[in-house]
Amino acid sequence: MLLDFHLRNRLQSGTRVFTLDVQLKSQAQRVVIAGPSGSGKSQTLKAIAGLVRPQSGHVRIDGQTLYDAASGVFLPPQARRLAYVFQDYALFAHLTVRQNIAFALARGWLNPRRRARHPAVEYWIEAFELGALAHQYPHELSGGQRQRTALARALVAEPRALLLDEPFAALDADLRQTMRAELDALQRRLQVPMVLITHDPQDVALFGDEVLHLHEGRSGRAP
Ligand SMILES: Nc1ncnc2c1ncn2[C@@H]1O[C@H](COP(=O)(O)OP(=O)(O)OP(=O)(O)O)[C@@H](O)[C@H]1O
Repeated sequence: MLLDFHLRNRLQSGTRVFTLDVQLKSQAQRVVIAGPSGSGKSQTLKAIAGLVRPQSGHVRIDGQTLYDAASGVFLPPQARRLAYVFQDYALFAHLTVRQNIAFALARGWLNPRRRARHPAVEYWIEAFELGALAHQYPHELSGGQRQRTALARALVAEPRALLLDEPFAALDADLRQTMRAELDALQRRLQVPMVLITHDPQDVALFGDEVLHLHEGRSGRAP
């Protein structure tokens, strides 16, 4: 993946102003955005995804312009073909595992039907060993199972890249090791490019083919 972005944004709440000014041009398959709490990691990932619109700059992936302030281009998130996996996984509480995964393929306003079967959904249920849990609801799942469901939902729509917001933060230490190894193996098998944000040095070591370090909204490369 050729990821090329420069994002400038100014966020104000009351008298406090946060200025984001980050840039990267990388061909790495696995990009890590690292930095302490409040350094601008989520704002950067959301701007790549199109969930926030920066004041200026650009986002290009593999030569396609997703955002360019100068020429007024701003593709909405659904047109970017990027899958965003939220820190808390953002599963729908009233939908089963199967329906949550199928939701990524849903068109229009209706939720996927409980009994509906779609080959791509069944493929990912199988791949993540969620078959026995497919009829369960998110509150009936463990943290790791919830994460697998969120990853399956992200992958079913065949995104060009996965955007992962602190994917292991909600897991306890043991599970974190397991899921880290799972994601590592999955990424190698599928060769799906990913951008992962973290403040955990172990994530940086494992996934950081390219590391963008953020500090108070500014970026710098790994030394
Ligand atoms: N809507 C907003 N209005 C004003 N300031 C905001 C807004 N959203 C975020 N900020 C500020 O922007 C800064 C960067 O936030 P961001 O969520 O990107 O940090 P982060 O590096 O992802 O932190 P964490 O690791 O804690 O999730 C923070 O100081 C935050 O308070």
